[in-house]
Amino acid sequence: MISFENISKFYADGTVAVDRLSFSAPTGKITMLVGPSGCGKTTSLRMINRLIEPSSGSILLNGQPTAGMDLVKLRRKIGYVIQNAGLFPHKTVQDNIAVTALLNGATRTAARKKALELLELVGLSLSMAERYPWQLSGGQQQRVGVARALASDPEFMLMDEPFSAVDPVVREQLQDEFLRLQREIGKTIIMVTHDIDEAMKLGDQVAVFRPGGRLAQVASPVKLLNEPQDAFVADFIGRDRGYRKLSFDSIPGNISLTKEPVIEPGISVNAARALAGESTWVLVIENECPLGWYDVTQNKITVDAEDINLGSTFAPKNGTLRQLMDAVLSSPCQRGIVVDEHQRFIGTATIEHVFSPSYSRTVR
Ligand SMILES: Nc1ncnc2c1ncn2[C@@H]1O[C@H](COP(=O)(O)OP(=O)(O)OP(=O)(O)O)[C@@H](O)[C@H]1O
Repeated sequence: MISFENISKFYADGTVAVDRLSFSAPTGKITMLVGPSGCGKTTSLRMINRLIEPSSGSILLNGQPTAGMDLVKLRRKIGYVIQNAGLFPHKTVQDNIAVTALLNGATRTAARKKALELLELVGLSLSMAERYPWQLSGGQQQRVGVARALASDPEFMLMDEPFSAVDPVVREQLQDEFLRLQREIGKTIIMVTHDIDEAMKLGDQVAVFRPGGRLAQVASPVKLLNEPQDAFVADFIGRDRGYRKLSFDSIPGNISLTKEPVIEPGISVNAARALAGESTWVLVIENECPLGWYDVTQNKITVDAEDINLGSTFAPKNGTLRQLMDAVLSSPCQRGIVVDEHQRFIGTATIEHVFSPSYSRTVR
């Protein structure tokens, strides 16, 4: 557990960056810090690993004040991930990850071996190991940043806007993978974000800051939505509240999805057109898993992989109505693809499925 006890930070110019902050981040859970720009989120985070020293108050790690701790030992307990990953440009991916273990005294061979394990853990293929950061996408770099922070197997993770520098589709994927990873590793995590949707999606609890470095409310996402402390919190989290609430509504087990005709890459476009019937779009699958939609009006002979529209996100059948809506909206034909736990195609849904009043909504 990470506890803030009456923590303040003042700067010489009179700025009050953080004002008497008290709250705890529970063990094994994700706590999100969110609030308007300049309200002290990053300062609060950086006071935990003492990149910034508090002006007054205490921060405790499992009951132990950080103030008296040896800085090296303190930082060894804490993984730190920042925006843009902060990778060393002249080192390979493997060596970037290995750095942390080397600093902690591992041999070069052991550190490099550990780096490969972590690469897999964060969902990157081993073929990336010898690449340099500039040869990776923004999302891949961010995963390497997470792998590097995990290399010393820290008990605590501090993450400062780790997903904000990538486009919305990649951000969504990174968030989903991050939640999967956290189910495996169960770290005590504090993450700063600007994005209230991200806070509500990832947080077991969300700390809402108000201007002047003060804490407005800390509570679970559902509680924040249902019982905001005051008008500031209600307004801050309340924008598009209905849409946001979909994140807490499960896709109903009795949803009747539409069975789609499906094709595999390589078949003739004529055959694809026949299967598509009235529709312009037909779904392409491979090994039962969806790849994307194919526009059968294309002037082509065969269905080639590079002509498939790959932009759609897929909703897991046990997912949320928000995921279902994102799947619908990201489909070029507004037919949202639903998959099972093995990523196999089950059926499609439309926007009517998302807003059907007949579903009994379950709040998770
Ligand atoms: N070295 C400094 N000297 C004076 N003021 C500072 C210093 N560092 C930060 N501040 C101020 O402290 C306040 C809190 O900054 P902080 O970076 O923690 O906010 P934030 O909530 O993380 O903002 P953002 O969301 O924009 O990143 C801001 O008003 C900032 O200008």
